[in-house]
Amino acid sequence: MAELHVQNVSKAYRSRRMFGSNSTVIFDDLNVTLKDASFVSVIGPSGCGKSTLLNMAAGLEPITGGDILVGESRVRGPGLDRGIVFQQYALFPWLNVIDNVAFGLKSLGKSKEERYGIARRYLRMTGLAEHETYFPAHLSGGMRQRVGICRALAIDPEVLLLDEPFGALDAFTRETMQNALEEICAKARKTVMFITHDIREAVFLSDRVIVLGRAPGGVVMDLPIDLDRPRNRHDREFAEYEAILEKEIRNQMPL
Ligand SMILES: Nc1ncnc2c1ncn2[C@@H]1O[C@H](COP(=O)(O)OP(=O)(O)OP(=O)(O)O)[C@@H](O)[C@H]1O
Repeated sequence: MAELHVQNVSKAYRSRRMFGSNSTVIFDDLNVTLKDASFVSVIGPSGCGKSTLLNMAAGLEPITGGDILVGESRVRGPGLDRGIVFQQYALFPWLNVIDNVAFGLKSLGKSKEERYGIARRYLRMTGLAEHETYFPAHLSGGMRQRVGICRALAIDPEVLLLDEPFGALDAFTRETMQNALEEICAKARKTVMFITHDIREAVFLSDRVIVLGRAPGGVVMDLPIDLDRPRNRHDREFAEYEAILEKEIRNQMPL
């Protein structure tokens, strides 16, 4: 567990043009803090910089200014203190389920027995124990995504960064995965940044939902979701949170 601090971060992308180069500012002074073991969703209109924020926190995208800290240490690149899950599962097709999950543990110097022990713990947690010898090509989308989540958790990162992990799944599988993720996060107590387009998903899973405005808008709403867990998607109060967020996101849509 650790806090994630995004402090006074600016980000501009340079694009080459026929006559010189141009710079697009995505963030000019972004400040976000994720408290220990909190689940924070980031939502907002297309192009507002959600993936950019996650990639900067992952150390995959350089920041133009400011600081990103995990606990006390400054993010300088990818690291084992952060587990990442993308919408596209990014599993190694030539490795079976257990070897995919155990992969990152090799660099932590764990023996094969330890690696498999840890991997099996997460596979059991996500209902995949029976499938450890399967290859990714023989799994459904939801199963592949569970393997991706297991792999991110197996290295026991301080922070989990998820970029629309359920975006490619059908509605039913998506709800099942949301329920599973909620359970996993309650057990594993990780600090989570979760990017989504789906307001219901955000309200169901999050302690807080951050809305980003049209770039370079930064944070336009920071809404704590004060509902008991597990949450009922059909509650009146649940619907009220959905309505608040929907209104704010509509305000941020290009005219
Ligand atoms: N490598 C890059 N080079 C130049 N511009 C980029 C690059 N990556 C993203 N951008 C631009 O930065 C802006 C934010 O992109 P980003 O992918 O972070 O948005 P997003 O909120 O995740 O969008 P979506 O909801 O559509 O996935 C967009 O205008 C995009 O075109």
